Amino acid sequence: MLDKTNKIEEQLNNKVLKGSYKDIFRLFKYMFSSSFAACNLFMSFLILVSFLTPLSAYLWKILLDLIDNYSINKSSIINIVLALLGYYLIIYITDFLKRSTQVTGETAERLDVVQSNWLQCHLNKKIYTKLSNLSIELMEVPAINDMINRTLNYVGKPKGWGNSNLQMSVLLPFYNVIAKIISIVIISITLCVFSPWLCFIILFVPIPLIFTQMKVAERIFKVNRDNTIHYRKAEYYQDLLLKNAVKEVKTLRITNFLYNKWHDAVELYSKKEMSIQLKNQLINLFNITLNSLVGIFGSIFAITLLARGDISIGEFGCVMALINVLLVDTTSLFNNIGTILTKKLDCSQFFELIDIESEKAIGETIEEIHEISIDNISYRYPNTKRYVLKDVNIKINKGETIALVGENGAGKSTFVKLLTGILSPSKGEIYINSKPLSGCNINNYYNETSIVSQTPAKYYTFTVLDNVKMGDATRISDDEKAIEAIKFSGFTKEYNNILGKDIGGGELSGGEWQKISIAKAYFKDKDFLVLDEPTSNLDPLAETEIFKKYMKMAEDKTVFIVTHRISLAALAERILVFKDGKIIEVGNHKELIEKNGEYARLYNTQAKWYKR
Ligand SMILES: Nc1ncnc2c1ncn2[C@@H]1O[C@H](COP(=O)(O)OP(=O)(O)OP(=O)(O)O)[C@@H](O)[C@H]1O
Repeated sequence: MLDKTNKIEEQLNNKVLKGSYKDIFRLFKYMFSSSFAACNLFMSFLILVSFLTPLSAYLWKILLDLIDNYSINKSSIINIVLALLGYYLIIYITDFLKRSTQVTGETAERLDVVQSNWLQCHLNKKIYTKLSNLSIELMEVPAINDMINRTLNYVGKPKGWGNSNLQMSVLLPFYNVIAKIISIVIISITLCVFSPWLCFIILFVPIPLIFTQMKVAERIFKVNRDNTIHYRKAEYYQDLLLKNAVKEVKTLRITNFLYNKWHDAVELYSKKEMSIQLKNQLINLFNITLNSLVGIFGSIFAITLLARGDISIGEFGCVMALINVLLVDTTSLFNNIGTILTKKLDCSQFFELIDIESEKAIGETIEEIHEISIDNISYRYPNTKRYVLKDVNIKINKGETIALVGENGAGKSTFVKLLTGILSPSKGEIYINSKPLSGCNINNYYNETSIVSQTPAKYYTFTVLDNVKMGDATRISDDEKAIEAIKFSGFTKEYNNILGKDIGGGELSGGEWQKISIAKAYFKDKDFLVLDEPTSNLDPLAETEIFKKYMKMAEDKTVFIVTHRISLAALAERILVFKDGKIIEVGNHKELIEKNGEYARLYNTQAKWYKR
């Protein structure tokens, strides 16, 4: 089905994630630039360790040779003490740097955790900015939520003390590769002086580790991606049981039913994870065996050199120390390279979200909305086939009050989303002052409209006053106007208390939240006002009172109101009656009653209830 919605679908669906090595470097650069100071500090520590380790082995050689020579009175005790002090000073500094940087060490001493926090701030800022620049329409598609979840899980730091997946799998391995290469080059040159063969065995035998490591990580990636849907389901059931529906679940006695659903989801991903872990253990055994064999061969080689008198006892000590370090470093280098290479899919997955085209805030600006012309628009939600709006035409002039009525699912909310630029038509065009909306600066258009939705956003941890001022971020310090708006909405409680039960603040009723939403729209004070069932949570008295105020506020504004209460719709100048995605009747209350069509049917049905 080719229409304008297709573009959105293409952005989300048509990618088979292949993964690219380029993305690994891109992500590393992205992270490095996100937290430049922290990344540099951390990497400097690791590089310093690479220099200090061979230096300590060299001092160890000097010390052993001095001790060996002492028995034949060739060296002084002062030199031995100095070499010993120097050796321990280097060990002391190395130990400090290692404990600060090695992820296998005690977490409490690690600098990477601190770095993780800095990195987190910078990366999250980039992701939040990206999300705020995506078209709102994308948020209607479940696939985007999966993508956002995956990216945030990958980048996100675990709650409390710890590192993010991203940091563990890309950033730290990258640092390690750089540091280990430096260390290996220095040690190899030193060992080559004693025996090039020794160097060769230790350097190249562990190469298969790269491949085994890649195999392990590829399997884990696939399982994680396949399991995303099960993780989400399990989390959703858990939220129902613990947060969102906890009271209703208790009264309906459906705890076991939901628990079983949660358990099924957990079982599905646990089985897959367990099977992967068993396979990975075999690979682990192979890696350890290979490592031990290389260590044994290296040591036998060094002992042979000593026995043949090719090296001194000090040199033997130095060689043994270097063999161990080289063994650890090469294994670590190959492991880290393996880890990085296997992360190409994860890295590409990160860019799946980052690379989605941002909505461009360009185009003509709209200073004032004089006329809106809806020209033959149809709409279907991305990834669905059915058009929920079909060939809708209507022209609206400034200052009109228009009510939208119709049964559930008729398409009223979708229509106002199109009207406010939240969605864009699959077919047809909306013209604002005769200019196509698709060519206008959408952010500017959002600025010119006020929306009161059925489910207003609730900003906890803020006061009521703050909530109202968020209606227009450009006037965030205008307390006077915000208080006036609160009064207008009929909200009578204290407006300076923090909201949010979870943080020890207050809570409001549904109707009170709706009044805040009304206050927000009043505070924003725009000429184009869209009210999507703005009074559905209000009691009848408050509803009538608020509606009268709306009418007063709407005197010189263009107002769209979606409502199921025909008595309210009757007050509008024009009423649009929706059915199955089409506007089937247009007129004022009197005209439509006389017509005796769908509107009259809705009106009479409601009237009957009141007359009982
Ligand atoms: N995000 C979405 N993805 C897919 N379909 C959707 C989405 N949102 C709404 N729909 C479908 O679009 C149709 C029109 O929904 P809409 O919310 O516009 O109706 P409405 O007239 O406002 O209904 P109500 O009076 O119940 O609020 C419905 O069939 C609904 O299932």
